[in-house]
Amino acid sequence: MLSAPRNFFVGGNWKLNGNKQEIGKIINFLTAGNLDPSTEVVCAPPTIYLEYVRKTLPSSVCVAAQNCYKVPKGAFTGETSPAMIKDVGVEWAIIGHSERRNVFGESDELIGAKVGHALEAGLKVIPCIGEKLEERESGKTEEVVFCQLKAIADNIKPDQWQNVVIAYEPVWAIGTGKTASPAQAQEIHVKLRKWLNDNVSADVAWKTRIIYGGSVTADNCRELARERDIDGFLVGGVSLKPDFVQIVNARQ
Ligand SMILES: O=C[C@H](O)COP(=O)(O)O
Repeated sequence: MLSAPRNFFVGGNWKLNGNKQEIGKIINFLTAGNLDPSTEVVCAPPTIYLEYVRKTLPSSVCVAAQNCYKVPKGAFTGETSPAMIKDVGVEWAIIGHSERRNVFGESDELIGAKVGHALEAGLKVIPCIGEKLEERESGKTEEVVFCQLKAIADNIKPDQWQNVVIAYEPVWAIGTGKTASPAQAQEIHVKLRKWLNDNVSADVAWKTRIIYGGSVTADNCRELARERDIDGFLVGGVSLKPDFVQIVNARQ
């Protein structure tokens, strides 16, 4: 069987953490660490540090915003646009993280609009999807993640899929220490890929990277990375620690 043309991808989502001193330590371990050159690595600092991190990190490590708005400019106090993110040399944005959905009340519709606008503005995007514990326990996982994925896919033009990495992050696994088992994660990744095949195209399903997030650690990353449809990780807590390097190198 042909192996899929999907480079391993590891994102570090720093969330609302860090200051210049702590960021200096992260940059040190990323710079000193022997990062697998075949893994695409993207770090997502808080917005205020985007330009600082971009200027300080080696150019082999990409930088992502953790969020961006759906229009280029205007009376939207507190927001940051894709054009501004690009203007400071940053190429990626995470969009629709479960904390944006569940803490800040972002809807599927808003997340879809943000994805569409960010891609039009020339950013690459990491849209996030994932079910809550009660949704999983009531057998609604597929219904929830397909609905979230449809709202995103509806805003992506055929030639823009190359700039999209889908992050599947079950909400019950985020920051809880309860990682999905490799079989649980693989099962949903296969279903998401089939959804892309049936609703977008076989080519997009084959080429689009689907990464897993939720309590990924240096101890569990290798087993997860062995699954055929897990193309990398979106890492929260451990992305602030030197162990992140081991996750980047999970396929070695
Ligand atoms: O964006 C990252 C995810 O929310 C996972 O966070 P975590 O690795 O701390 O569970």
